[in-house]
Amino acid sequence: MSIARELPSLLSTVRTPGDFCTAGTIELALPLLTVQGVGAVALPLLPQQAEQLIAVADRAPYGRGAQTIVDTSVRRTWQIGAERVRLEGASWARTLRSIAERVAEGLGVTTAVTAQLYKLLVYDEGSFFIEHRDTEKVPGMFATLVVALPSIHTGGELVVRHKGREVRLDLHGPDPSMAAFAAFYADCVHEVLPVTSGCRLVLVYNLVREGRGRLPQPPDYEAETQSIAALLAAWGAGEWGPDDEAPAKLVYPLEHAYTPAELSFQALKGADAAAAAVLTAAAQRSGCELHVALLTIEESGSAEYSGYSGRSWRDDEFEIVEVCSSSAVLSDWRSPDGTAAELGIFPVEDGDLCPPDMFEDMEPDKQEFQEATGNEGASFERSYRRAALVLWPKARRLEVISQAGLPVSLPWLASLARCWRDSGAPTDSPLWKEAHELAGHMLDAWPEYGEWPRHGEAPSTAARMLATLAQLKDAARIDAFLADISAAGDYGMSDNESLLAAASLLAPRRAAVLIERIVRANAAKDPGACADLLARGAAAPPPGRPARDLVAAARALLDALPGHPARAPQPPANAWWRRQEISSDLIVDLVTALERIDATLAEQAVDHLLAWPKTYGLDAVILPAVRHLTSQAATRDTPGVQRLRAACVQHLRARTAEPLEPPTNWARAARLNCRCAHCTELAGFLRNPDEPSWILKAAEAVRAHVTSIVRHCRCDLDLVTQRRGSPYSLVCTKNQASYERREKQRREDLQDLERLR
Ligand SMILES: O=C(O)CCC(=O)C(=O)O
Ligand SMILES: [Fe+2]
Repeated sequence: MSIARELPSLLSTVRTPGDFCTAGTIELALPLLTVQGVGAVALPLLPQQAEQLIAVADRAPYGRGAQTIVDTSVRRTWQIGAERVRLEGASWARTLRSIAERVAEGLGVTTAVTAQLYKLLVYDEGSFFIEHRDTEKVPGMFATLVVALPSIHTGGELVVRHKGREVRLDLHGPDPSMAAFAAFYADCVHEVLPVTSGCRLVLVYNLVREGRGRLPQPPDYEAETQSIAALLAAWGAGEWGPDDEAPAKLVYPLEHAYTPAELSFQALKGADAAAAAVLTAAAQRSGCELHVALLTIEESGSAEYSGYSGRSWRDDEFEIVEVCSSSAVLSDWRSPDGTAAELGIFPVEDGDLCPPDMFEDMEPDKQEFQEATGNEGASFERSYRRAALVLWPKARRLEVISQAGLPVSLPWLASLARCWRDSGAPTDSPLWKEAHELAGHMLDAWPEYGEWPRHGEAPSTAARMLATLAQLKDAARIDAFLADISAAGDYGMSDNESLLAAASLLAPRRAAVLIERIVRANAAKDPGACADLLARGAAAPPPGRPARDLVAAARALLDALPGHPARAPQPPANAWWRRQEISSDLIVDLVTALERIDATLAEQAVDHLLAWPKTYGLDAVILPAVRHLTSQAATRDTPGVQRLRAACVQHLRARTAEPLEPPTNWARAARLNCRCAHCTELAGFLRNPDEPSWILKAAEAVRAHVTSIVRHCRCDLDLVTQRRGSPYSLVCTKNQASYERREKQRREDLQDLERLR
């Protein structure tokens, strides 16, 4: 049997929550406390009234066999019998009932219970009661309830022990308007530690089972706890089949509904609380980590009409045909100690669910059907939402976190790195090793294609990983990342800064080798990013690595530059990427980098740029780059830049030498790439020196066609649709747009010539 079936079957008998001891606090609308011989007692208790109480109290005895004995070395405290104490006030009865209900649940008692006041105890400084068991004072009594009334003191903790376990309870409300209470089974050994200052004031009640029958016992799931602990230990030790067959984590869905806000171990109800208590103990014994989280399962797929109810289709007349997609995630994590755990949104793997088929017969929390539309059939969406206990062996924690994917593992790694840095610990500290190990898991599971295309300027996942590895100074993982991930194609412009910072932690020669590999792998796809990488790397070479070390990387970029159809690799037909546009920034970075790295290579690059003007357009790419390069001292006067400049000057001179005059009549250029009847007529109109406008009265499709040809071929025409008659008309009026464009170009060219001369 798989562990995912074994665990729920062991837990199936664990239904009743409860323990040998339970405690809590409750808001207290102050009761009227009257003590015979003293009168009304104010709360929180005043020191003078404490003295008055002690004056009318007796030394409390303790029971030995049938006798009761006063011995202040065993019990030193003052008692006032229930018959002399009155508690009144509108809400006291309600408060006491609510305390009794809560402790009954906490003790796992399902039958009705009453709390009968036994004594009021006053512990002044130095009072205590050594370890003892309470005797059954009335028939049906099975437990003792202690309610501490507001009174300032220190010490006086109640310690309760049972079967090797011990709880220590400081019965203080967090606020003077709160009362703290505790209850424990009568056969539990307990003691009250000495009060070290002030006065402790408690009401002691007998908890009595109503009716007859066996006295309640603390629920005892020790046998189940032991079996589950053994099961979990075997799982953690990898004894459960081969490691990869057993899931790395288990998700045990709970029965009751909880909102994200109320979800916590403390808020679990009934059988959920019982399962959580057993699992908490078993996880502790077996080295597992346990959380409670919200599990959300979403499914969608195809549906079918299953009936027609006379008038209309109704939702309940659909039937699900097939589940096509489904996702399961965990969120809103809480630890057993009540704190939130920053684990984010965690995917649930197949095989994590306990038992695996648990949602099969379950009603979804939400289900919606969509009617068929057009050529799409009917469909459905449904979701399930449950709280779940989630556990994994401590030893597999990092594997689980990395399995959850980068959105979970990267922030986790970053926080480990921050903690390590802030701790000032060395790189062989456990914290560093944990981060190192997690980074290793993350590299193993790195998504094959990474992020491509890269979006926007925000730091990529790769950049964040590299920055974190650099913070950890983890040279081995940096090396592996650059070699196996950046050089495998998960690389983009926004990585460069972190990439170089991380690479500077490697031996300079090795860094240069890796940069070359990255460039070789990525230059065809994103030459701009590679040029930026080299420009940055050459601008600020770290100590020990001269810019010249990047010569192989520079050559790799040069080899991959597009242009020559036979030389530069084109994306393969089935490539999942397209080359980034050639930009003038690329040219600036390329030339700047190569000038620093190797002037000969810079010359070769310039040869290449000038040899392939279709790829490196003078106007679109080279000229803007030259404007920039000639404004920088480092590149202004290099031979390569001078040649680029000369090419631009020659180009501009040729263009400014062309005649430029406004048209003298209405004839306009008519280079149209369509020969349909309408476009032929349009061409005739354009060439006609005497006609300023033309009206095309035609159906919308024809008008749209002509409009698109006019726009595409940049004809000197203004177009207006006249919405009169049927069909409408397209009014085409000649203008001087191409002359104006050239005129504007001329002004810019002259400015550029001025600047570049
Ligand atoms: O004061 C307490 O908290 C407990 C007292 C007690 O154990 C007793 O009265 O038997
Ligand atoms: Fe006691």
